[in-house]
Amino acid sequence: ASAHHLWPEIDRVTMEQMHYARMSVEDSGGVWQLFAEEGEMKMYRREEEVGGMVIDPLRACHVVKGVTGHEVCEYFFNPQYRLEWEATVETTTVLEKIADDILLFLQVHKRIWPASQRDAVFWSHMRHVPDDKDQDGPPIWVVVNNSVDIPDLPANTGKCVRLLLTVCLMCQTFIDPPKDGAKVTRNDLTCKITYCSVVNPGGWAPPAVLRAVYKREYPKFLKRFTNYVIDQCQDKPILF
Ligand SMILES: CCCCCc1ccc(-c2ccc(S(=O)(=O)CCO)cc2)cc1/C=C\c1ccccn1
Repeated sequence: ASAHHLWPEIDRVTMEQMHYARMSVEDSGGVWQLFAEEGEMKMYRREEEVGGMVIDPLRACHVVKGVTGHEVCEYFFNPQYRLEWEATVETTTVLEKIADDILLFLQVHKRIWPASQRDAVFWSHMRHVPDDKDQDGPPIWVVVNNSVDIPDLPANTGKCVRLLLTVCLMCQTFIDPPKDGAKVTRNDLTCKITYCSVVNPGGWAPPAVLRAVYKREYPKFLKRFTNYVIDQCQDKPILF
């Protein structure tokens, strides 16, 4: 992958996003506005507009029992599962396999009335790094999705408006050591998920419509995804 012309950007953005996601876990105060809360899932946003367009940064924190961060990232990254949990995507295509853990996607999202349909072209990179708060514990797993311009697929030529996104799914895994050296089971696993996203919807969409879409869709999206992972993993061996 290091030979690919996108590698320097992929490496830089991935590390930046991971740092941003980890910092945001600490700063529970500040300008984040809690807009949805369901059980362990808390969703925050900041109201920001650029050129009259809503690009509200979003941050979600969720705690899920019974799965590892590696499993959560695998189901988020791997295109073969995408349409099983992503209800807003009409088609997803892998344009290029840059490496085993770096894919280039074209995604067409379902049209959300009254706005026009969106598509997105982005690289997706899955990576794990040691948890510097617990060096000999499980590593931190992350998937970063970041829009990229590719000449072969110029924006806004077809029916779709090209949306721009930067998304980071970061997972920390915690294992409660079972008594007297017993085997770790799924009951001993806790996964702390931080999902950060900044989406520029591309062409203009009414701010009220966009904010309503995000308020409705994002909680559904994260709940549906995490429930899917729990369901897929429950009778499979643990992937640490
Ligand atoms: C008027 C509509 C404008 C477009 C709305 C929109 C923007 C962004 C995105 C989106 C959401 C998650 C990702 S991802 O996390 O990278 C996973 C890969 O699919 C990428 C894109 C979708 C949607 C459309 C609906 C919508 C809005 C929230 C949540 C879910 N769907």
